[in-house]
Amino acid sequence: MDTPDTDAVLRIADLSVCYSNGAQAVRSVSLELAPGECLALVGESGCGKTTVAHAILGLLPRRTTVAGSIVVGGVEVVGASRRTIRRLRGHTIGYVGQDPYAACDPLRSVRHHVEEGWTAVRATPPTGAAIERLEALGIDQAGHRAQARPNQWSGGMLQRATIAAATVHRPALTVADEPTSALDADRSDGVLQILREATDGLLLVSHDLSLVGRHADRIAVMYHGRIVEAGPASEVLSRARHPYTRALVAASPRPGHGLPEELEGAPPSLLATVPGCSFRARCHCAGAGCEDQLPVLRDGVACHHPLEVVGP
Ligand SMILES: Nc1ncnc2c1ncn2[C@@H]1O[C@H](COP(=O)(O)OP(=O)(O)OP(=O)(O)O)[C@@H](O)[C@H]1O
Repeated sequence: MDTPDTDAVLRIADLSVCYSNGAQAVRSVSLELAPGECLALVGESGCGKTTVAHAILGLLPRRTTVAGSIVVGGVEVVGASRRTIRRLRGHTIGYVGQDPYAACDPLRSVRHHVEEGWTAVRATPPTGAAIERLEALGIDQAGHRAQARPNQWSGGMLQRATIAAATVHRPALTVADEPTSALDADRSDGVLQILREATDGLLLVSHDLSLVGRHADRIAVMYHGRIVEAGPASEVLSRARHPYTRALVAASPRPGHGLPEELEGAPPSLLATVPGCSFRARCHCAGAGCEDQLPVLRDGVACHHPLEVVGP
């Protein structure tokens, strides 16, 4: 995948992940993330986005086969010891998940959860630092509010608290997996903005193409475990060349773009070895080569018959 910077905070090369039941969830994925950049990983449910995120965080289940390389802040994650991964998480890699309530112990105060940003890496939180972090992320009267339990906070506020905890050490990379899916739509932009400011590089896993269009610098589109298109966010969303990306964008509700069009059919089973292009059975452009030759990502698109882009 093309990258604007050689000092990548994340460099994934030829990553493949196969779960113990034989599901080949990720297939030869390569991507890079430059400092300060937000890269969004998008695609239908089941295409492998979360598996990539979990591979980076060392959270895949035991007996999962992982091949290839994931380098974060100069450290190889694939095959690393638990100790190395633990040290990376918190210091170098932050993680923000979908549901802030699920991420918190309901019996502990919000302040306790933010302080875990320090204690998780065996550091002592400096006096007042948790409250300062919350205030910096826009929580008014944080000193008073942080004594409350998570269920006394709104979803948007609590997600700010989980961002505060995940980014205590201003990580080189934050992995955010659908960080706004549990929030009201009007809170999503604020939370994403805060997330971008609190970390250096951001890998954003999302279904929401509108949100991605407003916040990501680049987009990588996954289908059946592979990256099929990648490039600057505005290019990918408005001038997609892969027929799958076009269909995905057309199927997404976006203000000012009319009613979404149904994306018909389903991807092949992850247990199957599909020769050629795995999108071909759903593709209106399928032709020569699609049945038996695997399309490789070249100039940002992995397709034997990429769509023409009209206009400047
Ligand atoms: N522990 C597991 N064992 C076996 N298969 C799994 C496991 N976890 C995920 N899978 C399968 O791997 C595939 C990719 O899942 P993944 O969660 O990475 O997709 P996704 O693109 O993030 O989907 P979603 O947007 O729904 O979260 C899916 O078919 C899923 O069923």
